[in-house]
Amino acid sequence: MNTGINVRRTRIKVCGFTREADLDGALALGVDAVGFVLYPPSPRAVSIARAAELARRVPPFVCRVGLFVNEAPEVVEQAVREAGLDLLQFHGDESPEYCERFGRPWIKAVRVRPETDLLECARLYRGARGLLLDAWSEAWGGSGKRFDWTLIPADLGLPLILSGGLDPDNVADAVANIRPMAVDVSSGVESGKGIKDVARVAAFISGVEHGEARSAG
Ligand SMILES: O=C(O)c1ccccc1N[C@@H]1O[C@H](COP(=O)(O)O)[C@@H](O)[C@H]1O
Repeated sequence: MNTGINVRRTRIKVCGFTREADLDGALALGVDAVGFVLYPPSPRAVSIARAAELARRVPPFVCRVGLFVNEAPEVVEQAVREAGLDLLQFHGDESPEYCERFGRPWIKAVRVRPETDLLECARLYRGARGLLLDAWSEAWGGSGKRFDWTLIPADLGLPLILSGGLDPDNVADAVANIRPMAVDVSSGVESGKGIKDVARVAAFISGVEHGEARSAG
């Protein structure tokens, strides 16, 4: 299994919440982690104050993830302080030293293209709680694009979080074939940028479960 650790089931993160109703709906469906995009150019961006407001709705044992792209350290520190983030997701060109400096658990996103050396990335970011693999895009992320999953090494050496263009129709294949520790989705469960469609979140969860059943059978 391409995880680095044993997990009971594939964890599910939904990223890019901007509205209470969407967040409450996803939480009621039992997602494991919810992401707030603290990257101002994103159409899903929320302010630190808004992330804090939304994060207060999240019950214990569900992970609140803050997503940053090449952000000034003072801003990350302020977000950690004010929004009660459990995990930091660095989606830019951040160095391992930068990622470590906040004293919080973190994951590192890598935008994958054929020339990406994923084993070297995993070695470089070995302090991460996991490596998040996303499709290459100029826009850093949230593109809804998939990448070639055959580029993923059989054993990455770090827990693998698969993302990039996942949706209710393709996530079963992803889980059955790649067996990631977790999947992360944004565009694939939206009806508009930053507007989550709770019915699509439910279909996505069901897709994950189907993929698990196929890989177990
Ligand atoms: O969601 C965004 O707007 C975003 C902006 C900048 C960097 C990352 C972003 N989102 C992350 O991108 C991946 C893939 O998203 P998608 O499912 O393909 O839309 C995911 O990890 C999001 O957390």
